[in-house]
Amino acid sequence: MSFRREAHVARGGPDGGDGGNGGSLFITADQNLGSLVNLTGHRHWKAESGRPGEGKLKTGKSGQDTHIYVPPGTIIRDKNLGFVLKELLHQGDSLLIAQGGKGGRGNKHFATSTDRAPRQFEEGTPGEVREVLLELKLIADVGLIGKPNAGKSTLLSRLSRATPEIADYPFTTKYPNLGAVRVGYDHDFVVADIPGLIEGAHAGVGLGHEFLRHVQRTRVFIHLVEPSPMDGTDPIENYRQIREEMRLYDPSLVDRPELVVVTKSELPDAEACRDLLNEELDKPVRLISAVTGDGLAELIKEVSRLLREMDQVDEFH
Ligand SMILES: Nc1nc2c(ncn2[C@@H]2O[C@H](COP(=O)(O)OP(=O)(O)OP(=O)(O)O)[C@@H](O)[C@H]2O)c(=O)[nH]1
Ligand SMILES: [Mg+2]
Repeated sequence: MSFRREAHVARGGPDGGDGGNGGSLFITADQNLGSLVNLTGHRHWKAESGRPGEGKLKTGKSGQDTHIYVPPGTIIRDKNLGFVLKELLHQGDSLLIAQGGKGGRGNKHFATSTDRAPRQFEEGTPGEVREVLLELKLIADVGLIGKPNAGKSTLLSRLSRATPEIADYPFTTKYPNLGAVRVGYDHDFVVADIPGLIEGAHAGVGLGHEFLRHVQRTRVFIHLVEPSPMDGTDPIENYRQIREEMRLYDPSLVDRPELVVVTKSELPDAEACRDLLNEELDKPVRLISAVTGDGLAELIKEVSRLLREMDQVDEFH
């Protein structure tokens, strides 16, 4: 995606004051946004021009600055130079992309002892123009991963106030969704619902790259396994496949803490699936239902405990 931006500056008006400065253009992080989707289709931005100078030596009004809002985690690159200008990591982080031009000087500056009312004035300078590329790597405490249709979006909608699209077909989620999960009075964590991953995702199959880059900045994974997939695939095989795709994409991903969860616990095969996975992986596997609420309170507690533990380790280092 590229953004061009121009800000022209008004010139000083005849018999008037100076022209106003042109507005500048900023890109600013807003944590209420979960994706760059709101920018698609809009490629050129222009901040407001300064107004011409007015009579009685009045300086023209400066143009308003324009902010383009993006989610925290957005990387801004200069399109022509190729390097990263800034990563907007936190709420309110901002980068000046293009400075507005300076207003021109009005007639008064050209007055002399012989010419008290000159018609002469100066043009304002044009604003900067810059093309940038935006890339988003979401920052979240927890990433929900799994095959398409595993119930990731349903779980996010149940745990937070996010309202992702949910449907009984694969690839319902095309862009990650974020939601904050409240734990007690003063603590919350952010969960990202990542679009479903399939075999070959590490090589770009099914927009795999597009989806996998979002898991890079999550601290903990909840790996959701559907007990009886509609496509007849084996749940344990599905689990392994997702792990393998992550490993091939970035080997460090499989070392990150992962909670394995069998979803849709009210379905007949769910318990058996949990037991089998338990045995295969030799680690605890949880059973939940985002529909009945079964196991959700325990899951939240466990995630919260894990995150706190990691905070302590981070402080220690
Ligand atoms: N019975 C039951 N159905 C569920 C549960 N959770 C999700 N579903 C159903 O499973 C289907 C898929 O749910 P989604 O939440 O859209 O799945 P997803 O993992 O986000 O799917 P993608 O976005 O396509 O990757 C929907 O029909 C949900 O209603 C559950 O706990 N129990
Ligand atoms: Mg989904």
